Amino acid sequence: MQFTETELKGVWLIEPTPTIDDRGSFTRVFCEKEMADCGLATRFVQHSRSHSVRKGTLRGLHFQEQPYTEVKLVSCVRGAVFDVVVDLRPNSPTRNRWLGFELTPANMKQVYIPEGFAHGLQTLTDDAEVSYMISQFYTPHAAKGVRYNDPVFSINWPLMPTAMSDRDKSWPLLRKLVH
Ligand SMILES: Cc1cn([C@H]2C[C@H](O)[C@@H](COP(=O)(O)OP(=O)(O)O[C@H]3O[C@@H](C)C(=O)[C@@H](O)[C@H]3O)O2)c(=O)[nH]c1=O
Repeated sequence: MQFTETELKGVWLIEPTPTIDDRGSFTRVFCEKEMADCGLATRFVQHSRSHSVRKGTLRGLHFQEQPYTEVKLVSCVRGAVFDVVVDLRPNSPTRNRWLGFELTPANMKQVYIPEGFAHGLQTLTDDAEVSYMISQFYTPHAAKGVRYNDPVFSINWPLMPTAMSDRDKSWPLLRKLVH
């Protein structure tokens, strides 16, 4: 597995490296030791999946408030998605900056998202399925969001959104959240 820290400190791109033979391949997609060696969290208490029917479906931007903040390890197991992380850490030099990653089952890329980030995604195909390893239990009263099209972030979503939850359409802008 190849671990690369991105320009947003604490966000890592993890790229498994398949061993290929004439039967097919074998690929390690999680290793506690390799993660710990990079200083990453290794304890995940929930593994969840979302399935989106339509290309262009947008989910996010989500996070859980303290003391229920989460680390997420995100990958795409069907279709393709554009995965987005936004730095909301108050004292971060990269505060409010975002990064996007194209995730597919073929590239097997995983995004490691530390605490203090919001997360969202847009599907690039119909029938896209995303896997989330999450370090905290789902806590509905702490589950919050910020608006996907907040100009403070200026995220270049690849498509016009074709499906979103009402909740995601109405999350506050960051400046309202801060107050
Ligand atoms: C997130 C979540 C939701 N739920 C329930 C609540 C609700 O009834 C239903 C759908 O929830 P949501 O609309 O919040 O699902 P969704 O919009 O897909 O939420 C997900 O979005 C992406 C961007 C993430 O980062 C994930 O961590 C998660 O927040 O599932 C759980 O039971 N456990 C969970 O961990």
